[in-house]
Amino acid sequence: MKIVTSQQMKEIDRLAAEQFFIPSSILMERAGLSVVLSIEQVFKNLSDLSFLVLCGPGNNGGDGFVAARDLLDYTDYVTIVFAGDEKKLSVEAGENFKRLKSVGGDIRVLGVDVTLDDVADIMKKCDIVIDALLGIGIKGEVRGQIAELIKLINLYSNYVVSIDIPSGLDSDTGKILGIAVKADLTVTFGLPKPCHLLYPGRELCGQLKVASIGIPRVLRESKQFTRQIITKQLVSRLIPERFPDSHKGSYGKLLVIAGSAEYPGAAVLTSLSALRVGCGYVHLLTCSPANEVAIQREPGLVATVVDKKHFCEQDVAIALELSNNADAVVIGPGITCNDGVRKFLSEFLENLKVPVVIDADGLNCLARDLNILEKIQVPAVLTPHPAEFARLTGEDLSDVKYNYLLTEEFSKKYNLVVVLKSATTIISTPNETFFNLTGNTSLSKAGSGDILAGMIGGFAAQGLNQKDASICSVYLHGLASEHYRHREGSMLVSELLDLIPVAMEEV
Ligand SMILES: NC(=O)C1=CN([C@@H]2O[C@H](COP(=O)(O)OP(=O)(O)OC[C@H]3O[C@@H](n4cnc5c(N)ncnc54)[C@H](O)[C@@H]3O)[C@@H](O)[C@H]2O)[C@@H](O)CC1
Ligand SMILES: [K+]
Repeated sequence: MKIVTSQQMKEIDRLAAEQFFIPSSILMERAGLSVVLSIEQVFKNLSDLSFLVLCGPGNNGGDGFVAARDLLDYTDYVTIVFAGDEKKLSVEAGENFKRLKSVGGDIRVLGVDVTLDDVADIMKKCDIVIDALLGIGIKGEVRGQIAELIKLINLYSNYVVSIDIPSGLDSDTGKILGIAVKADLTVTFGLPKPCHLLYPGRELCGQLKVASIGIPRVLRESKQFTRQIITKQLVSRLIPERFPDSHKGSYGKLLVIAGSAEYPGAAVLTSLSALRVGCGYVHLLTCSPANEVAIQREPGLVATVVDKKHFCEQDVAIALELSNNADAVVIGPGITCNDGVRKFLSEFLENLKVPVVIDADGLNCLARDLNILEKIQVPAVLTPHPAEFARLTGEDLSDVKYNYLLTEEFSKKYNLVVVLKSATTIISTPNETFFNLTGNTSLSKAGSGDILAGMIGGFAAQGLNQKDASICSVYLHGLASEHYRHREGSMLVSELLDLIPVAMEEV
């Protein structure tokens, strides 16, 4: 499913009218109705419920007028509070203001008919508050009485339904503009917006429903929208097929260059996760004692050891020789980042001839010398967490988190795939961006990134391009964690490895 910014949504609105003869008034009518139908899906019987509909000054408020009118078909207990000026409403919102009045809608204008204290009293007694204060037209920090209303909602409401977006969120970033509504249910229209997927917005939305309001599918699926959510359908189409008449060579050879005396576990996790996603042959190049640990855990691995604590320049020859025999390489987990390692990494990457996944310490080495990226001649995936991406880009940590514009820019600049790992992981290629929503806090544990890197490498070795290998891996990695049956956070990364097959079976 595609994702659109507020600007793109406005463009959809314009094109719906100009190319498809569907004016905004029709979209607004269906938007308001879809909110009521979504509430009905949750609560079944609306006639027993009481509602407070808070309408703001723009078209989000217009949707609220429509919803209130539709609710009056079910119950008399609908109070509408309008925080705006009737004379300043858009044509469509103004028409719906009048329609609502004409069917007996009890519209009380804030500051004229009711005070904030009155609203608080009504809110405490109401079953459901509908938040139609601000939508995708919000500009800057929330101001004036609307900020006060949002405070009341968060203090006193029993159940909140936000129309389109929780008021106060920046729809393009998911950041809170001063204050924002904490919703139980958010009903958005046509397509999700970034704020529904990126934290803190993702959390404030509560349950998310994407309602159809009549925007033609050709428009929603238009190629001009280059961002989308990773779905199970997408992943199941991409996972490599298995053939009865096959052998280990049919499923690719991966070279994993990982581990050091201090971090043997990283090498083991990276290698095993590649086998878990179906890779036919994994060769681990590592430092002692990771080779022994790895073979003990899984005798199917092949391990070559460099006889020192860390990789260094002298190891480039053996690494390149092994890579000549591989379909893909993963490099970085646990290799540390001293001068010798950096020289090894840069010379290796410069001469590499097969696709590569660069993770963890590999990225920290790169951050010290970004020129290396310009010299890589093969398809590459970088898998930074926000702190690593901050080092790579030289930006502040707070500015890189969930910053899909930055992943897109970086991906274009160096012509590679960026996988920015977080609760919502963002994958950018030079032309497209994918948002992943699977996973939970069990993944916040040392070693889980090594597993992801190994999975991407394992899929790449089987012939998936770097984009598809990243999409499958990120989705399945998250899904595997959701299959852990106990309390979130208790999972060991070795258990995550063992849940990869369960996730693969599900898609
Ligand atoms: N295709 C579309 O774009 C559709 C949009 N619809 C609705 O229209 C909404 C967008 O409507 P608008 O563009 O009128 O914008 P909004 O209704 O989101 O808000 C704009 C109004 O809020 C006020 N405002 C802006 N920033 C503020 C701030 N920081 N503090 C306090 N007040 C502020 C402005 O004075 C303006 O009047 C969508 O979110 C959705 O609910 C729907 O009717 C369906 C179709
Ligand atoms: K809203």
